[in-house]
Amino acid sequence: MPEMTTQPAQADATGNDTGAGSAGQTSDLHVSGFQPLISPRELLEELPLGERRAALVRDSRDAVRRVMAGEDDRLLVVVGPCSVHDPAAALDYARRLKAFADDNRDELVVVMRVYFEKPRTTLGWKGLINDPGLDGTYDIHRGLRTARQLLLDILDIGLPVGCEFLDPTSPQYIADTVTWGAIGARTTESQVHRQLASGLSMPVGFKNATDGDVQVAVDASRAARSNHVFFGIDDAGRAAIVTTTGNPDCHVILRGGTRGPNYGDGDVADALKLLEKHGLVQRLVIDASHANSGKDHVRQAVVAAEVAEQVAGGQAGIGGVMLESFLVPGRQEIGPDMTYGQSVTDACMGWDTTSGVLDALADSVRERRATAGA
Ligand SMILES: O=C[C@H](O)[C@H](O)COP(=O)(O)O
Ligand SMILES: C=C(OP(=O)(O)O)C(=O)O
Repeated sequence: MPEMTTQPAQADATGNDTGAGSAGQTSDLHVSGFQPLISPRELLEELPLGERRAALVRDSRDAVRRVMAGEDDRLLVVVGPCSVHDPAAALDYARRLKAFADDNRDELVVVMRVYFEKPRTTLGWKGLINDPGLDGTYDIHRGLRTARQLLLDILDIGLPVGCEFLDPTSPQYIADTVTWGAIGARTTESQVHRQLASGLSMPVGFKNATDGDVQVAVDASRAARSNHVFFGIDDAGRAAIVTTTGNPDCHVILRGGTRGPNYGDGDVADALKLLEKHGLVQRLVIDASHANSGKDHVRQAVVAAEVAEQVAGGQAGIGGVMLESFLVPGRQEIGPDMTYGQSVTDACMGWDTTSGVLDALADSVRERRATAGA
């Protein structure tokens, strides 16, 4: 695949090529180049999923679907770094998490958060696919290959993965490996992302809006259940009209907002009522991070403990919990001499705190069962 950069086409009002910068040009005024991109099919052939990994993806998607439909009383736990910037550290984390997931498989469905695309409030590093060098070189081909290889390696460890889908084109390159997908707070209201979710093959969670509005996430779940026709690309990378049949496995994620956190029992009850009003399954995921923790990784453990209390008390509407966690607590700026296993985006809980939180969540499921059986 040639890595040639081409200039945007230049044409005058009669359609004649006039060369870059001519008067009369009305499009691509702020575009400085196009590069051919590897097609999804080429990447999937280069790094195939294979039947053994596909079986894990299928089985774990079904487990998540059953949990979020209320057919399985375990708790979905989506846990891992805010973003992946170092595949070696992500694999190190995955090995630890796998051992924990196995020990608690009767209580928890553990999905590793493996996020490659970061929606920024204003500007910042946009994730490993966009800029794998973390240095503004934007080697997207390397990013796609590194991301896909890491997803395959984590599946080889035996852990299912969860990703946020941000770019409407990128899922074609990785979605076959993904068990659970998220649409973020900044894009839940976007029709483009709702359409995208309507065609995804895995359960998808929609975050509430950054201002805390839960209705947009309910609306998104409803919209994504429906069929849609929209612009996209096919597996050969050609521009295509995409027709979807709708994704029945969508749910809401409470992540708090500018008005404050929304993980308390009153907030959960309100959100469940909203789901009921719209004929949706009364089951949701609570994100212990973001505006629910005020982005304070120490607070995350407190939030998770309060959520565990609700579960233990018999709240059947809580189907899952999201945690931002990495090997080393906190966060760091991108630069020379970075700390191994520490987040470069939002601050994360360290592994020691995480294992305690996961233990408490597993206990809460046992207590919920006891409460339900009493
Ligand atoms: O989870 C990640 C961040 O909260 C999100 O990408 C926004 O980050 P920013 O406000 O630092 O840009
Ligand atoms: C960006 C994220 O969250 P939110 O959309 O809730 O800000 C995230 O989970 O990485």
